[in-house]
Parts: sequence; structure tokens; C-alpha cells
Amino acid sequence: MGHVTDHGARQGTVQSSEVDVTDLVVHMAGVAVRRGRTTLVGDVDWSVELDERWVVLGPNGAGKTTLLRLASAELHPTKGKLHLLGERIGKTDVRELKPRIGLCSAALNGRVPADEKVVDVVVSAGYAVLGRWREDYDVVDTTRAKELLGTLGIEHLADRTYGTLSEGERKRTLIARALMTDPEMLLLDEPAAGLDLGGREDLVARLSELAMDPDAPAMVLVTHHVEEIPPGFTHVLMLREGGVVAQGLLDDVLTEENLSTTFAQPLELQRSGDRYFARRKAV
Ligand SMILES: Nc1ncnc2c1ncn2[C@@H]1O[C@H](COP(=O)(O)OP(=O)(O)OP(=O)(O)O)[C@@H](O)[C@H]1O
Repeated sequence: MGHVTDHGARQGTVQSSEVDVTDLVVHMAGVAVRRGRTTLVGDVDWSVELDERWVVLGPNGAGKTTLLRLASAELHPTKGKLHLLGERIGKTDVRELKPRIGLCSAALNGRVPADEKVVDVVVSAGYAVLGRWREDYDVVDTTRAKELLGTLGIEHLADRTYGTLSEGERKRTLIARALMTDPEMLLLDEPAAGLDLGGREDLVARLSELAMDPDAPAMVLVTHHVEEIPPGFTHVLMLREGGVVAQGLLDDVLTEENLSTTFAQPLELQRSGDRYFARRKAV
């Protein structure tokens, strides 16, 4: 049994040579993913606790989606140890793990049939199906699905078909779906991609409400843009070329210097209230 350092006590993490991973939602130790000679992510040490809300920030090709696929048990590491919800990946049945993890990604968007009713897109997550119509979804489930649509501000769309929704409405439907199984972790891969300014701001506000809800699951949000960081998010992991540039509390780690290193150019970072804005530094 190891000792608990001051830092560990504050963060609720046992710091020892034998890390206690059972309380952690994600634990990566020396994790790498390689394909042939290419390292998609390399040597990542990262822990997520239940009450934390993480942003994974980095440019195109940095390895963000790869990291999220590891965190959603879709991908096994080539090297290192990965624990999700206390279970060691490679030694556990991931089919039991997956309902405990809510994933919202663009890949899912493409798989939803256009004629599926919005409420069914959400409710069917509880049955681990997509596009399979059942006459008798439980009334309790339908009520919960409508509540979740309400949380995302689109309860009025419950009876519309998915194909008639705007991009922003689809994103919110998929987030409601990801929450349907009451997951312990919610993973969001670029949720604001493709949204107009109003749609982005709407989504950021909804995600901010969710982030501030103490009963909400742990959250990990992947983005390229600091403007998309919802208030209430607590931590950031910055990735570049498959490696971690910096990670930790958002207030400490999201600096002009780290942002410039991550995106390999001199950037100016501004904070206005609880939002961030970035642009290239004037020369
Ligand atoms: N099977 C593969 N074989 C070789 N390289 C791969 C493979 N899959 C992904 N890559 C590369 O790994 C890198 C990381 O990919 P990943 O999708 O994780 O990046 P990302 O940060 O999510 O990028 P984006 O922001 O563009 O979505 C990219 O350079 C990609 O081309």
C-alpha cells in the first residue's frame, strides 16, 4: 500500500508505485498505439476521475480521436497499461464495459437511419441497437429519453425523424443518446464541428450546464478550438504529434505558451469571463 501525497489527497488519487486504479474512470500508464512504423499516440500517462471534465485539445492528426477510441474501449493499446472504470483492458469483457461509457462521435451520426424517430434514436441506446424499430420500448425508457431531450433543449423534436434535423439538433440528439444508459463517462468527439455560430454557442451552453451538474458523468471532450471549451470543464490535455504537450487543471495548463507549442505557431490566448479565444500573434 503506498502513501497518499498532499497532491494525491487533494485530487483524491492514491500516489504510489502501485496506483489504485479502481476509483479512476480512465487510467493510462505508458500507453502507445502504433500502426506499422507510425505512432498514433505514444507514451501517454493520463488519469480521469469521476468528477472531472477534460478537454483534449490539439491540431489535426495529433492523436485525439485515437485517445478517445482508447477511452471508449474501441481500441487496445500496443504498449502500456489501460484501465477503464477500474477494469484492465485486455483482461476484461469490453462488451460489459461499453454500456457504462457514453460515446458521441461523427461516425455514429452517419449510422443513424434518416427515418428513425428522434426519441427512438435516444431510447434504443438502452437496447444497444440503432435503426431497429421496436414497437414496445418500455414507457419508462421513453419518458427518460424525452427528459434527456429536454436537458439538451430539443424535447419538441422527439417525434420528428432524424433525417429532418439540422446538424446542431442531430449533435444534441446523439448526446442525449449517449446519456441514455446513465454512463459513468461521457466521451464527445468534436461535438461542435460543422455547427454555425449560434449552434456552437447553444451547444457550448448545454454542455456547460451538464459539466456543472454534480450528478453528470465524467466527461472528455475532444476539440481543435479553445472557443469550444464549455465553462465548467476542469482539466485539459494538450496533444501534438501523438505526444502530450501538457496536462492538468485548465486554469494552470491552458497558457499561450502551451497552446503555441501544441499548434506549432505563435498564438495569442485571451480569456473573457469563463470562455477562451485564440488567434495567431501579430508579427
Ligand atoms: N491505421 C492507421 N495507420 C497509420 N496511421 C494512422 C492510422 N490511423 C490513424 N493514423 C494517423 O494517426 C494520426 C492520429 O490520428 P487521429 O485520428 O487520432 O488524430 P486527430 O487528432 O483525431 O485528428 P483530427 O483532428 O484531424 O480528427 C494521424 O496522423 C493519422 O493519419
